Amino acid sequence: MLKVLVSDVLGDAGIQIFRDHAEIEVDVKTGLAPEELIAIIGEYDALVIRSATRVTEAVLEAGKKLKVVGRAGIGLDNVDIPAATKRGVVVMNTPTGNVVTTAEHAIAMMMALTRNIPQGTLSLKEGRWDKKKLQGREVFNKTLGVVGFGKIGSIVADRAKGLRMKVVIYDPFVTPEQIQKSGFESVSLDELYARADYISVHVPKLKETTGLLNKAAFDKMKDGVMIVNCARGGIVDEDDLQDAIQSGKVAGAALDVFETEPPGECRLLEMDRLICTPHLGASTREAQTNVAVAVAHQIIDYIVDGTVVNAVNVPSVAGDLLKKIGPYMEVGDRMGCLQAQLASGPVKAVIIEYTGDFKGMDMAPVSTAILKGLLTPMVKYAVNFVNAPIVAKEMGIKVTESTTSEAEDYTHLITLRVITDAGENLVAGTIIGRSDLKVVKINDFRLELVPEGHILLIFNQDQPGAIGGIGTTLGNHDINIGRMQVGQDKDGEHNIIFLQTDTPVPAEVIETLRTAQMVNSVTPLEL
Ligand SMILES: NC(=O)C1=CN([C@@H]2O[C@H](COP(=O)(O)OP(=O)(O)OC[C@H]3O[C@@H](n4cnc5c(N)ncnc54)[C@H](O)[C@@H]3O)[C@@H](O)[C@H]2O)C=CC1
Ligand SMILES: O=C(O)CCC(=O)C(=O)O
Repeated sequence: MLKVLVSDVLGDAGIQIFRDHAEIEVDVKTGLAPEELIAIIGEYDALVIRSATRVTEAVLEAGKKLKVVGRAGIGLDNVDIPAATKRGVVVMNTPTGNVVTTAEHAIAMMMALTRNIPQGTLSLKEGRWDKKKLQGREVFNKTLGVVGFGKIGSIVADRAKGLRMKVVIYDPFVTPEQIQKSGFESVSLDELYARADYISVHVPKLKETTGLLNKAAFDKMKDGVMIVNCARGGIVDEDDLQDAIQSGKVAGAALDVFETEPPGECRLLEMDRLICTPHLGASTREAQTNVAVAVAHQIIDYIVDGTVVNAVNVPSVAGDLLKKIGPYMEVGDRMGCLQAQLASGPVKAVIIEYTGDFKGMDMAPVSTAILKGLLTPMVKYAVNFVNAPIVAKEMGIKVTESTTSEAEDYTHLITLRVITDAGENLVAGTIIGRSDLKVVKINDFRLELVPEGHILLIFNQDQPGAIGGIGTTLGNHDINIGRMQVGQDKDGEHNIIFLQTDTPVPAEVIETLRTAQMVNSVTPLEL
């Protein structure tokens, strides 16, 4: 039997799907303390969560049998995704089941805020008739600034259009043409701040979006702006928001989400001009049924059949295809990462060639893995299998793929050319045996490099003593060489040396090597 642990409240329809499956045994244990979860997670093949459970590195480490973490909902900021990927645990969410519900909540919050509905309710319940004090505003003809034009932001924009609001959008990853095609105006963030009467944020919580709405941002906004956050706590800085409400710069804010949940005692909550809900954005019967059913099917598809759907750390491919192309995805990712470190200047084009017996294999996930590997070191935000092609497009990188069955030296060969203003680099890779990753060509040099760990890429003159000198310098600094690969160019005058070291090579040692005789260049690589 495959064991599934549901550690947050999940819609009954989802639990029933697990119960009805002959190969699944499901336990529902909500409200576990972190140490309680760590103590039991070792028994389970799958973990189903919403926003309360924190899936930390320690939880993943204890989850020796764990294959998948499924989020009944969207936000995955409570899951340590890199730690999961490192351990081969698939992380999936249900990206569409609650988006209408959450967008409706954002609109409801905006209306409640602008018409003082919570304050009016409270005043009546406390025996007051605060009619004059609680005069509101119309939203008709006002400008709504939507930050993040993804699934939820785009629905909010659409619903606001129905309220006859003017809507301006800021989303650096969606082209202005796409935004215009949907009937909205694409603006810069500063312009949005300058024009909006209401601002609603719908971005994921990332390093770049944490504190996005802070003092500096409030200073650029219109006096009397109203803020809605139904995305994630901390995207709007709570201390700065409090100051901005206090000063009157911000006329009011509606928060569904908090930096710490529950927020406990905090001065922000005591402010009259702040209305709030306890992370209710996705809490409708419809949405909870949608996400519970979706996550149950997705988990079963994966642990029973190996089919991956809606994963954020591996592409969505059927289990049998994943088995075949998994190693090629891995080598593609490393080749991309290697190219990123070889490239100088912005990448203009990427050419991917699959040569050999790739018949019947859909190589699109491998191309995505290549882009993910290439773009990850180049951009500040997280690139994953879902957004890699979009990020490449946004960066203006032209991606071309081709497949030919005429194998040369290897039965399967992936060749990756990356073109920048400085020229072109070529890296070719393959799989030896079932899953040994090898880079077999870099520009004119043939080699068999295992693309992993700390590597020094050295170009030198092919003369006696050149390699010995490099070894001695590293030895003098107590750096152990794990593996070494030497390639020779066509005319035999230059070498390319790949030194894999047990520890990273400090910058001063690299400088010493760069000035050594017969060494042309030294580039440290991390793969
Ligand atoms: N309150 C609640 O109960 C719920 C909250 N959420 C949250 O809502 C948010 C939006 O979710 P979705 O629309 O499904 O996500 P999505 O991934 O469909 O859209 C996010 C959009 O933000 C954009 N973006 C990323 N970084 C940006 C930046 N720095 N500036 C402007 N735009 C940026 C992306 O390009 C994308 O278009 C997430 O934070 C999610 O966790 C989702 C469901 C329920
Ligand atoms: O599960 C919930 O109630 C919260 C939903 C949410 O925040 C999400 O899906 O990102």
